Amino acid sequence: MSVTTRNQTEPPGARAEVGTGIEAVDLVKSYAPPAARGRGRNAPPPVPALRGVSFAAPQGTILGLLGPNGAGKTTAVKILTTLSTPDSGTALVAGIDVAKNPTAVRRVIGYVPQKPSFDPNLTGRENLILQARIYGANRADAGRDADAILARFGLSEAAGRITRKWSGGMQRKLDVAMALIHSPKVLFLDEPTTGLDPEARSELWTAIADLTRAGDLTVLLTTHYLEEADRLADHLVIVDRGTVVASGSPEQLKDGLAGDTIHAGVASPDLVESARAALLGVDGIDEVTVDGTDLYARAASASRVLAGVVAAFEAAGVPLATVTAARPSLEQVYLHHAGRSYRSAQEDRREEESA
Ligand SMILES: Nc1ncnc2c1ncn2[C@@H]1O[C@H](COP(=O)(O)OP(=O)(O)OP(=O)(O)O)[C@@H](O)[C@H]1O
Repeated sequence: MSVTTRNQTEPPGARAEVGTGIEAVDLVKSYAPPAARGRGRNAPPPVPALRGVSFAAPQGTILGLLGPNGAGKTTAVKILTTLSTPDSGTALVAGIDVAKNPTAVRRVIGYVPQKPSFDPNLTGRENLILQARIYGANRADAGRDADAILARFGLSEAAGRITRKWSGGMQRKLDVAMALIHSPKVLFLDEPTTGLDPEARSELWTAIADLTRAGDLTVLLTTHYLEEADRLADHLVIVDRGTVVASGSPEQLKDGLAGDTIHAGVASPDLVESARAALLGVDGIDEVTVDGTDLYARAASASRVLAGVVAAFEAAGVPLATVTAARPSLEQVYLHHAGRSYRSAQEDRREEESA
């Protein structure tokens, strides 16, 4: 596979300024290998999850941590929420060092893990009251706060029903509401819309987008959905195999890729090299990335080169299975920086997991 030059839009080690909601500097974390697989010389090496990851989010913004499965997103969130410690590196949440003062950090954060955290046998209101009481609210305040947050998330009507009977989308909103009941300064959402249908996902996106509009809440959202990251994040950090491959606002990242992408597909791997040579021979194409039997070329203007691409394939005797042109999207940003398409990164991961 040929890999395009990596060109980060921001130095990942850039220090944050005053008013920072989250700051992670050079986080490194490996997990012990599964004990059963071997000991001594035959023991497998540790599993690297983060290999020096840095990012920062100004207070009152949404930071998106985007990456395929296994990229290291949950590990970063676990460190920032004090559930795990890094092997090295530092992390500040609302200005507090997570390693030096984890108790203070826990007081100012809300955390929505991937798995639901509410009691399915209680009503929505009961769950929220219980949560508020855990954080020290008296009975009256807990009831008032629960009602206010139920209304804010459009859950007032369902408030008195057992949550086990709620829809997936409503349950997910309740998870977020519970994490917000004590008015945290920083909210962590770990893949909040995984498993939701498109309608419920879109509704939750609106609710999340509204969160930071009202005040100075900082949100860190992990996701493997490109569209979710594009729509919600003020600032995006793209991670792959435990490293930051690019960061910036979604617009900055897309604008950083001037021009268009031409996607040319061939039917079999033995045609790829000739296809690559054909593409590189077209006037106006200056960069080609290969991902399996898909080739992606960058050009200042697709309309000027498309006819040339078709002619070059014909002249080389390489049948084109597909050819399309597209404006830069986060898919192209990922491809450009990680050297493989987002789809194939997800597939690689699934294969690693089943091996
Ligand atoms: N408790 C653990 N023990 C061993 N390895 C782990 C553990 N947790 C995570 N890993 C490994 O660390 C790497 C990063 O995992 P992590 O869960 O942080 O990624 P992720 O980007 O959140 O992925 P996902 O979207 O699947 O949750 C992966 O290779 C994963 O298999």
